[in-house]
Amino acid sequence: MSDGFGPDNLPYGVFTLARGERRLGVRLGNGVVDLSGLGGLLATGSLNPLMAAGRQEWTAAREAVAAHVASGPPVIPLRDVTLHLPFEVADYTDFYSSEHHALNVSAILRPDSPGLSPQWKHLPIGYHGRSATVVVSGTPIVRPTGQLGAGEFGPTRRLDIEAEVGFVVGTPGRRISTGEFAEHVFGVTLVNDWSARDLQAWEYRPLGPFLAKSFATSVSPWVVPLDALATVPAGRQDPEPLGYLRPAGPAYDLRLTVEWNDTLVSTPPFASMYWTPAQQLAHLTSNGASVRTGDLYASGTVSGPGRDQVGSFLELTRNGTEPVKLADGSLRDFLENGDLVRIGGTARSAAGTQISLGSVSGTIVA
Ligand SMILES: O=C(O)/C=C/C(=O)CC(=O)CC(=O)O
Ligand SMILES: [Ca+2]
Ligand SMILES: [Mg+2]
Repeated sequence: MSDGFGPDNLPYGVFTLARGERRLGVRLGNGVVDLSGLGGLLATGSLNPLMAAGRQEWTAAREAVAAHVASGPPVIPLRDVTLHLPFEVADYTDFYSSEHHALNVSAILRPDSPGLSPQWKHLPIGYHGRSATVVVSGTPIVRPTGQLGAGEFGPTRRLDIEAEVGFVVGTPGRRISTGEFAEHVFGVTLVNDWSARDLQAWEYRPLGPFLAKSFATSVSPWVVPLDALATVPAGRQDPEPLGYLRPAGPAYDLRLTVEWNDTLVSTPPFASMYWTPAQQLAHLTSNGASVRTGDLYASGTVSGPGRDQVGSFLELTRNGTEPVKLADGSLRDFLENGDLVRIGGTARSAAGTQISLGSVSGTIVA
């Protein structure tokens, strides 16, 4: 786990020592470097004031942090700290931007009319989620209850994950063009959008996900600054999107991993997403709606073309009809109580090295 947390990365997090106050830190190897002694926006115990300050301040802070790290500061072992939500979440939006995922889900759930919905390649589809239930990695996930169908209320029997990449808004804005993406987005965090498929199937047509996804969304304790990441060209889009969605902006070659009780079950490739994060932000604000500091928008489930590249267990097990065998020999369709899911990720850094995005994990409890 210490791999990929060198000076090319320096993701921000918020930590406490036993009974201490919250402090801002960066991950270095298997530990945390305390930034509170650097003063200014780094001494507030929260990432939000720095995120609100804008790109010039982000660059200056990253330079100051890099110089501090190079000076050989104390590194507090991870086992001695408690990690908290790395930023105060304002609004939370979730997109649906993997074509592979959309096609898989459609074929599995709607075999009579498989395919993309008519608007899918014209706009990045999304829905507004519940920011109050965004929790930090390691928080136990209580199995949600709800309506499973007509006249039936109880604990979900189809508890699932969605492996996603989250983008954290720093500078507020509205009508943000794709070219302004890097002026507004501070960084990237891993997201697990836990989903109760039975609640979802019953509640979501025609208005979309509601209680099936609002009970919990987990994020990594680390926000990797956009500046740390190498970009790659975005993929081709056909039909050409409307002007406000052009140019597509940068894409990122992030490679995710999904572990189910320590068995690696999937490796979703973020580079295969259809809509870019710049297009998602442009669309989100295209009606005049504002975004503010701490807004989190997630990419949507990341699924690649391969069966071993899917970002949900709905896809991995074909809606439970083809269970997967874990390393201990047990078979799984959906999540059982006591199951642990960990989503990890790696990226190419702007310096050309491989860096880690950390991980987001959660254990299911009754
Ligand atoms: O197509 C459907 O019926 C359902 C799709 C999802 O549940 C996916 C979703 O919430 C958005 C995403 O993460 O891609
Ligand atoms: Ca989702
Ligand atoms: Mg969720």
